[in-house]
Amino acid sequence: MTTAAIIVAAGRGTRAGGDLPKQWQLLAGQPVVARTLAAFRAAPGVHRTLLVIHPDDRARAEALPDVAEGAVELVEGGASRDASVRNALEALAGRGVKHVLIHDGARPLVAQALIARMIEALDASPGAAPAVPVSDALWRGEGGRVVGTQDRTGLFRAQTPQAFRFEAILAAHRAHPGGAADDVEVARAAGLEVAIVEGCEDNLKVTYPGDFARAERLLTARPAP
Ligand SMILES: Nc1ccn([C@@H]2O[C@H](COP(=O)(O)OP(=O)(O)OP(=O)(O)O)[C@@H](O)[C@H]2O)c(=O)n1
Ligand SMILES: C[C@](O)(CO)[C@H](O)COP(=O)(O)O
Repeated sequence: MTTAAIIVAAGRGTRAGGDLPKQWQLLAGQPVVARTLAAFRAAPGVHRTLLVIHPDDRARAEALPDVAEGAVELVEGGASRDASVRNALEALAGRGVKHVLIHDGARPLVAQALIARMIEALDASPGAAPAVPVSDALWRGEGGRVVGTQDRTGLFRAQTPQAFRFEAILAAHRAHPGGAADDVEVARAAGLEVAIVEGCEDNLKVTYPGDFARAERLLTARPAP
């Protein structure tokens, strides 16, 4: 059973700031996306890895050892995350891929246990996605004031890798008009069942400037391999 990993890293990281898009900034001495790639390259259940890049980042991507050695295939992304995912799915079409994990390049702390859980979840469901529960009260705000509250019952904070049977998510993306926040939204629009899998608080998405230091603290707190 061929399982592919799609690592989406074609964004511009505007919320994170910095001289480079966030996925190319260093985290404890390595580019964020290099750490993300390493996690999937080390996962025994992942047989093929694609890295989705912005055309402006091609030279950086080609300098990554896994790419230079031909172990990771590059695909050019699109103007939105879902367009980037669609480009990668189309690049894999017709190549015998049965399962696919779709992961943010900006989530470098993904654990091996989570990757394994996502692969296993596809035995029982055409789609599966990791999430963590909402543990804070939720408000609606306008002009710096609370204007309402939101019941958090049944709400989850979505993470990646989001896992799917390949043909099902390819068809779902082909049928979707675009603009989805994640691949679960695309899958559900096509009527696909998506199982919720326990995520991990450490599986943060580097989004804002402070996330680099937070990720570095988590990284250095990890037990040595
Ligand atoms: N056109 C896009 C937009 C986003 N992504 C990727 O999707 C992941 C999640 O997106 P996000 O965190 O929003 O990244 P950016 O779009 O780069 O961030 P920002 O919105 O701050 O610009 C990131 O790894 C990003 O590189 C992508 O591959 N193609
Ligand atoms: C895909 C995702 O990481 C799931 O939480 C999230 O939707 C990405 O959102 P962003 O605004 O593109 O960072």
